[in-house]
Amino acid sequence: MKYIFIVNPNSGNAKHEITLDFLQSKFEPTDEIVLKETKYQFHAKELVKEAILEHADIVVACGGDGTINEVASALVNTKIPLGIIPAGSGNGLASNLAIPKDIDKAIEIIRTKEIKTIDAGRVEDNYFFSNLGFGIDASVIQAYEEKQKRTFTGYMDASVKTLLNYKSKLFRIYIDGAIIEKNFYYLFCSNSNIAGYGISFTPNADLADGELDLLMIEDLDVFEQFYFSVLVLAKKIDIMEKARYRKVKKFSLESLDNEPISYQLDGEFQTTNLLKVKVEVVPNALKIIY
Ligand SMILES: Nc1ncnc2c1ncn2[C@@H]1O[C@H](COP(=O)(O)OP(=O)(O)OP(=O)(O)O)[C@@H](O)[C@H]1O
Repeated sequence: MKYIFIVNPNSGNAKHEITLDFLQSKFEPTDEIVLKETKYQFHAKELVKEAILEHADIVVACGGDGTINEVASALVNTKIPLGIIPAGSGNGLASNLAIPKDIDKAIEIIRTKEIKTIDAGRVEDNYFFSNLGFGIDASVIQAYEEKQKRTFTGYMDASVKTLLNYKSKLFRIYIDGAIIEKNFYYLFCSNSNIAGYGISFTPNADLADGELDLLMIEDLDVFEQFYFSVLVLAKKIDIMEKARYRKVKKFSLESLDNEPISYQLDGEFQTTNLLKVKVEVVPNALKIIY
């Protein structure tokens, strides 16, 4: 078997040390192991294209959700399965798949577990495997990316600072033949049931149900924001009156503030020059070992 490992040496504050010698010691002498390190954002996508040309049997992403997103996106619609060694800070997708951060255990899963198929979400031309967030969720990730250290404390700090200053945005959502026009505080679309750091906004999401889970939360005052935070921790957001939670195959989102739409995609902040974006599920998009 030819395993090609794509490693982000800077993920998760670079505490991991994955070397070729280490990886070779974990596989059979007959296995061919190749290690490719990412050097910049989106480099992982180029490395996967090389891996496909080099006839990889399995491509393994070693990094956080951003690296996993890049590797997985380049494997969509190929027959090559993705393996994951979670080495990030949030590790949302790996948590949903029950792939532990312990490198030995993650490698054991790659060596012994089955190849399964999961859905992906797509916003315009970009895939997501874990989640996609607009409104305050995108702003929190933008503030988090500006921090030197990507840690849970950094994430909470970015969340609180963003919460205190955030003004909700006017959106129009086209969904299942209906139009919803509201000031939305939070719009979160998830394929996976864990967002990162063990936090779940969509506990009913299923990676392979052919649908995405959409959480829409209207404008909240300070007390409601506090209540929202408590319900997130209790995994009970669906009981909040201003929250709408539904499973969808596709929807479009239009900004009515005349501000181009920005979002977070698997934990990475992205800007666009678009006032309207289309989101849809891509069923059975990715082969993955877990
Ligand atoms: N050598 C590198 N130097 C700087 N950035 C890199 C490098 N390689 C990859 N990147 C980019 O760093 C970003 C973050 O990577 P990644 O998601 O793996 O780690 P993380 O942010 O620590 O983890 P998580 O997403 O789970 O919080 C990605 O956009 C990725 O493309």
